Amino acid sequence: MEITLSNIGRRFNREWIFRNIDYTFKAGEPYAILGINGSGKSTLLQIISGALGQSEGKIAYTHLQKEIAVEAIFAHLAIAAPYLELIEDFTLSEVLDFHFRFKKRLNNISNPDLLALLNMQSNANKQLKYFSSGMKQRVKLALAFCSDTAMLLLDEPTSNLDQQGVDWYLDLVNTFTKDRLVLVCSNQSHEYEFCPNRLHIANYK
Ligand SMILES: Nc1ncnc2c1ncn2[C@@H]1O[C@H](COP(=O)(O)OP(=O)(O)OP(=O)(O)O)[C@@H](O)[C@H]1O
Repeated sequence: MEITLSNIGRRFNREWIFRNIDYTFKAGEPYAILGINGSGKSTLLQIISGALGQSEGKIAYTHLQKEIAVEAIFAHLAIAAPYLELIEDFTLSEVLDFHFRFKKRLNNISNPDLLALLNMQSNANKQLKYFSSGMKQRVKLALAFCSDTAMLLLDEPTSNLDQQGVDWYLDLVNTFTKDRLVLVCSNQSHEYEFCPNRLHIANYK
């Protein structure tokens, strides 16, 4: 998977959030998208995911030597972000079943293996609305990391996680990101220290 941004800019009403982003993301090496609160990290991630249009410029996706239209890119990505909510009335088992009706399981990981990965075997039949914020964040991360997609998009991946949760997230990074294109939006160094490539939104104001 390769994504090329050419002269990408986005404005809301008359305010430009960023402009003139020329950048290429390639699978295999993780990338961090960095900037202060409100700088436009999530906006850029949503443009890359195809959920939001850019105001100017072009974005091109190539996977296995084939160009992919932005309308079809959702099939190639998994995303965990604070603004993407889980279905709270579902039990954890139902959330897993529902998610994997739409995404392929990475390495055919089973529900029992996912519950073990989450250390939530005893919560399998509990509705998500009774989960703590940190537990929900772990579920979001497990679903994204364990989906068999070429692209893995993570926005503030350790929000609501305690130190144990942060270590668990870093274990997921080591185990489930091989050969994938990983993008992390963050302003906390422990979330993106493993990313050698860094795009600073402040450079595109
Ligand atoms: N739908 C919208 N309409 C108008 N302005 C918006 C909209 N969405 C985002 N913005 C503005 O765009 C700017 C960038 O927001 P964005 O959420 O991308 O920042 P961020 O870097 O992800 O912030 P944070 O670190 O707080 O998550 C902010 O000034 C925000 O108010």
